[in-house]
Amino acid sequence: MLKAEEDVVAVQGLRMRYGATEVLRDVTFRIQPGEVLAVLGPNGAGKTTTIEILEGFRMRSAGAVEVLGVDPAYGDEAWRARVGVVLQSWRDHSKWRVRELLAHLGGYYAPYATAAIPRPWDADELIELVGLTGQAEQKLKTLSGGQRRRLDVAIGIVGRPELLFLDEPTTGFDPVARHEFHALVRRLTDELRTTILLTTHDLDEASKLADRVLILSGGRIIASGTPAALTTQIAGASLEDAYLTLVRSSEKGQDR
Ligand SMILES: Nc1ncnc2c1ncn2[C@@H]1O[C@H](COP(=O)(O)OP(=O)(O)OP(=O)(O)O)[C@@H](O)[C@H]1O
Repeated sequence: MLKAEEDVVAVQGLRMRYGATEVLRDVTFRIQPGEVLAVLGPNGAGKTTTIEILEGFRMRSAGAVEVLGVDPAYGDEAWRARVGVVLQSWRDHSKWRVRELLAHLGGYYAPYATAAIPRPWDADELIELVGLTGQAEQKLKTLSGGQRRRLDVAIGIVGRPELLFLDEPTTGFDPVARHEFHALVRRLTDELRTTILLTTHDLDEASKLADRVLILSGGRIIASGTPAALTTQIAGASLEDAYLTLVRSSEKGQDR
């Protein structure tokens, strides 16, 4: 059984099949409070599927999963209010304005405020935090791709989540937006102790943000550790070297 009292996320022997195809095989990992875990891996490795199972959006085929002490398949609204989600793409609410939407969505979290965690974020503070002050009155359909992604992040954190899932959060960001986003993630972890699970294809981003990385390939964890430890173990000059070595050798193994 899981001993998840101290873990924000505890996953043991997770398996997932789509029809006859097994896309997650015996995935086991934990995330500690305040930790940033980056899940890396090639296209189709199973990263989004893993996140969707942890978010409670997708039912797993087998294995034990606890998120904030609850099986996400049975998470209620109070549990959901403690979890923030930034999906790969939201394309909705096009006629809403930025401040209006954040104030509206934030309202859903108000009943779940606690003495320690005032919910939701004040809409204007949040807009400033994600760098959208100039766009507060704009309709969503008029935002650029990068501005829209900043809004996606604001939507994900409007309820001041204890655990935040970020699925490829900086896709489409220009270098300045990326830099600012990294500063935002650091604020969330340093000041608010938010625990974060992010997926990314940007290995530089993973090196900068993650306390620990986990590399998935073909639905299995092929490596995990701090970016520095992985780089040293694999004797590369960077996390990118280590990643390429590990993934190429794993893909050769899968071909056999
Ligand atoms: N709803 C679905 N039905 C059937 N197969 C699916 C479904 N969703 C994903 N898959 C398959 O499961 C595997 C894992 O997909 P997943 O989206 O989890 O990968 P990923 O690591 O997030 O990839 P990417 O980096 O491209 O986003 C892929 O082979 C994909 O084709």
